[in-house]
Amino acid sequence: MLDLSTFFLGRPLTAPLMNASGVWCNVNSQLHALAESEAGAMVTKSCTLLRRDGNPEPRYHTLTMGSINSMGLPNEGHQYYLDYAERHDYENKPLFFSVAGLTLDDNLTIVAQIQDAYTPALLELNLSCPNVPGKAQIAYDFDALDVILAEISSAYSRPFGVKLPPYFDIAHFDEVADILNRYEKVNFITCINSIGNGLMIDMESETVLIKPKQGFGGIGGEYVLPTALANVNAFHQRCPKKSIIGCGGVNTGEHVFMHLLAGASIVQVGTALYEQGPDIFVRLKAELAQIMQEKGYKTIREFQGKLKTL
Ligand SMILES: O=C1NC(=O)NC(C(=O)O)N1
Repeated sequence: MLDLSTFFLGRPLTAPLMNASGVWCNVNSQLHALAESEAGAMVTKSCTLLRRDGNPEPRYHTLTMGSINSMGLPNEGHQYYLDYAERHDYENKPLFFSVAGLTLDDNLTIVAQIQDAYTPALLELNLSCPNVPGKAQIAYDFDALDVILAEISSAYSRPFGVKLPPYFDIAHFDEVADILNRYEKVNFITCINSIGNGLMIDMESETVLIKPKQGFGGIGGEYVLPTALANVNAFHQRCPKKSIIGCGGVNTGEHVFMHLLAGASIVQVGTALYEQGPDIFVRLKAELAQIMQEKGYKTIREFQGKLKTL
């Protein structure tokens, strides 16, 4: 098969594919399955300081072209994932460590412990969970975004990344990129988290599909592909010194190719992974290789970020 290998912040990956945080990465058995999968990298579930049950069920529902979720950050607490990070085989594949502290102090406490653990894992700071009742998404509050990046940058000595929500206004791409570009330690940007607070309806029972927040939840899957590609390309253009990780709407090799063309260095898979399991990476690699073969590309680098305009 074609060479799908790539590099990310100096780390080799066998393929530009990984899970999206929150999917197949909550507990050790899932993390082990990802470590054994064909994914080129992997990320842990966004952790909070302490263990959380998350929102009441039903809190996830499959839709015709994706999913709606209001998990509410269920996770085993940050120490559980630090313990996993200590056991992870970094020669096998890079590990990203997702953090979604409920307060700035919680984020600083967790990050200080990652700092002290000297783990090779890469920090992905989740600033975009839409599903904790009463908690706004940090990355939609531009002043709060600036403050947290300043605080984390001074508390953490290594490069890190941020997981952003989708933006829908060019002026917002400009403003957020300006903020991110002030922080050289922000080495990567993961776009996008789910499109927050969607609503879907069951026609037969005339009710919403999930219990939390009167049925409002994050939308994922193929519905969000155009928005994900736009955010990947917008920040790729505006943040030339940072790497972009694409996330959103990926279910085929074509979708992976589009994210890479738009500027992503790695492509994350969420809803489709949730539905199909880690074997999906075998199919996505084969489909991507097939597309590259048909187009005459031998390596990812030949087309990565090379989206043309009219
Ligand atoms: O950042 C998140 N995005 C989502 O779509 N869901 C999860 C969650 O609700 O835990 N978190």
